[in-house]
Amino acid sequence: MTSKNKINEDLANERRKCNFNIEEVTYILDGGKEKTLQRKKIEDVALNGGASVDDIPEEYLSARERYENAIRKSCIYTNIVKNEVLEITGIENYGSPVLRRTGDAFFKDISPFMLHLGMFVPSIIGQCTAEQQATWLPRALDMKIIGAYAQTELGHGTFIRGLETTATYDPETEEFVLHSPTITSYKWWAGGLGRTANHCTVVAQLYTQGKCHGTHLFIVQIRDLETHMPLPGVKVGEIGPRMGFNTADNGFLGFNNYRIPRMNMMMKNAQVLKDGTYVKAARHGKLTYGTMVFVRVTLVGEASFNLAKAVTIAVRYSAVRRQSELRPGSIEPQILDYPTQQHKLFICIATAHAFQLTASWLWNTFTAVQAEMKKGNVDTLPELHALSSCLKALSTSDATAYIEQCRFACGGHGYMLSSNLPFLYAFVVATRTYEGDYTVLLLQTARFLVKAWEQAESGKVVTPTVAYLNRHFTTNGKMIWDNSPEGIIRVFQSVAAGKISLCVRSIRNRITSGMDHEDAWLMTTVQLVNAAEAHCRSVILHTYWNEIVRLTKHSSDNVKTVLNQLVMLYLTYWALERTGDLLRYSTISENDIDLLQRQYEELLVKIRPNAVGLVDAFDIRDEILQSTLGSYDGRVYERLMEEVQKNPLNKEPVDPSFHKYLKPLMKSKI
Ligand SMILES: CCCCCCCCCC/C=C\CCCCCC(=O)SCCNC(=O)CCNC(=O)[C@H](O)C(C)(C)COP(=O)(O)OP(=O)(O)OC[C@H]1O[C@@H](n2cnc3c(N)ncnc32)[C@H](O)[C@@H]1OP(=O)(O)O
Ligand SMILES: Cc1cc2nc3c(=O)[nH]c(=O)nc-3n(C[C@H](O)[C@H](O)[C@H](O)COP(=O)(O)OP(=O)(O)OC[C@H]3O[C@@H](n4cnc5c(N)ncnc54)[C@H](O)[C@@H]3O)c2cc1C
Repeated sequence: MTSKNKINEDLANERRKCNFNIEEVTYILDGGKEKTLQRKKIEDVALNGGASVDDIPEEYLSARERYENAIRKSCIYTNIVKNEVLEITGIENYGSPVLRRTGDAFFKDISPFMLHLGMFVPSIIGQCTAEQQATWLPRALDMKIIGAYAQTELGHGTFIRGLETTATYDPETEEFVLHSPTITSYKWWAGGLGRTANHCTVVAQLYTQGKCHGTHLFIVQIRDLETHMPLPGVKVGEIGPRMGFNTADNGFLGFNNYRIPRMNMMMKNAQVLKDGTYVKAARHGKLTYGTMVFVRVTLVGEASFNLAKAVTIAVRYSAVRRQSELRPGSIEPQILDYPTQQHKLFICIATAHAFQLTASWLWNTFTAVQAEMKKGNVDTLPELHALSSCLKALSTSDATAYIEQCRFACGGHGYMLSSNLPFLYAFVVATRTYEGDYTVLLLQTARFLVKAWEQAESGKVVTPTVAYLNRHFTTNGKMIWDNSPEGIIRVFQSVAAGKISLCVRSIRNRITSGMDHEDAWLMTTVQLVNAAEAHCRSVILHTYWNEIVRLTKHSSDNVKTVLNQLVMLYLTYWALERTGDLLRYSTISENDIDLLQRQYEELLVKIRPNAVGLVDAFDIRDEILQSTLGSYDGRVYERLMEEVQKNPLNKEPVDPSFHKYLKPLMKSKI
């Protein structure tokens, strides 16, 4: 074995200690053995040509070079996908999470094509008629046209109804006239729009026959396909440096009475006929928001995957890193042996599991709702919207906090860009804002919860995710504390019910004392966000536990044990985080809290020997991790030194600035 492929001895020891079958856990997380094998096959095809094709790491490049390099790699990756991977997966899997995952081997930051695949293509699939899909989809999938999703404007992101771009129908020419009437109506932020896209989905206020019908979606060509020049009437560019996303060429876009054919309105849910007659969406007023719901659903899996990457890096590094001494003269311990380090990291492993299983469950819910909607039934849409909103909010917010925790857990080296942790953080922190801000989405869930509360109060049976509200009206007093998993989940549901109840009471009291409904709601929004968070927490706890029980039914004993330890750690961790709520809404005592604390500390000890095995089970290839600290072989210090060799600043022993500036300064007299 050469030193290049030698495994660090501490990491090798950790793997010898691991007492469960790692592959079995990988299969569970991937959704079955077949899916794992398929993923591995795709990764082999996509990555074996050597994915990270950068001679100089992208962080050393200028903005121009970085963008060009990102386009170069996007094209390499797209060709691999088109020519080799889709042979295995079929075209319908173009945007699958596996391809998303494999793509990370090519980019530390973001591919300028991400929004094309993540939102432009889904908007064609979700918002176009079959005839329109036949026109646009094959060209988009084949990258003959490249798109972005331009919804947000300088003046409005959250409040979609406030968007100002107009699309006015002209029956004479059977065209829509797109116009940006104010500076605040300029589209702002759309990924891939600034330099890359030649088309985009534009969200604009639809006017026809002198009447505004609210926001609708349009497919708009913005650049010439041969010259890539912006078309007359289109003003487009890049918005400038930002925190992360620097290779995504986020753009701005304005229109000056720019005409597009009538059939470029996405007409699955509402139509404008040739004569200008508006035909309203028959089924539900918010179906034009469908692409956002789809992306929110996928973002829960994104949160899980990125957290899995961060904790893989931090746990492997913590097994390799030795620091301090416990007793004078004793060998320095691996930092993973410190309970405080375990406290930082094991919750991240458990959270990645919780989010992965919740993401799969949410995806199944999403596809079931889609199937119902195809039959014309939209009854389950409000629950899906409430669920996808709060799960997107919480998973992205928790993942952000825990990825930062993983970075802190790596000390100084966690700040190195080559660790990949700063990139992961910058990518994930944005997910808390884009596709619906954290607070705004929790308030959407709160609307649903208050309505569900009112239904339960009037004796109606409510939908499964809020069924605990029916129980709330049949039990008296505080929920009896019970330290079993089911008991902890029940208490969390009682906390949610209690908080929703307080919100309803506050709103009613405020109305009774003279406020109108809007003000009463507004004054209660701090509590409403809190209640929605509690509801979502209970959904995650419940789903994680249920899924582990279901998925480990036929697992080997050791896999069952370690996955149970993790889910118990998760439940105990959150119980301890929320002792205030538990004291308020359940019969938990001081003594019970002491027991919970002890249980938590014992779980850290039990999980410790399997920690490296657990992160190995995420099965994230080194090319995808792209981390000096987290590679499978644990050659942390060697990789940090190798990376230094790539630093252009080290190319010459003396920097030209010495002669230009430093030396004159040193020679100058005071
Ligand atoms: C290589 C392979 C790649 C594969 C790709 C996979 C990658 C995946 C990862 C990343 C992918 C993409 C990256 C994405 C980048 C970012 C892109 C963006 O950010 S795009 C812009 C997103 N913008 C937003 O999310 C805006 C947020 N705002 C809103 O959603 C809405 O305005 C609002 C919901 C906050 C309010 O809307 P409004 O119309 O004002 O509605 P009301 O509040 O009045 O509610 C009325 C009523 O409607 C219900 N409602 C609202 N929204 C929905 C919905 N979506 N579905 C169903 N129902 C909805 C709401 O609950 C109310 O109901 P009531 O019954 O009246 O209570
Ligand atoms: C990296 C990145 C990529 C993006 N990509 C795209 C893209 O491809 N396409 C696209 O169209 N957009 C994109 N966006 C825009 C993104 O969707 C919006 O920024 C996001 O939806 C938040 O809207 P906003 O910026 O208007 O925030 P604001 O709504 O102005 O939020 C500012 C503050 O106000 C609060 N607030 C706002 N409304 C309310 C309310 N009703 N109640 C209580 N509090 C409220 C928020 O909680 C927040 O604290 C991107 C953004 C980022 C950061």
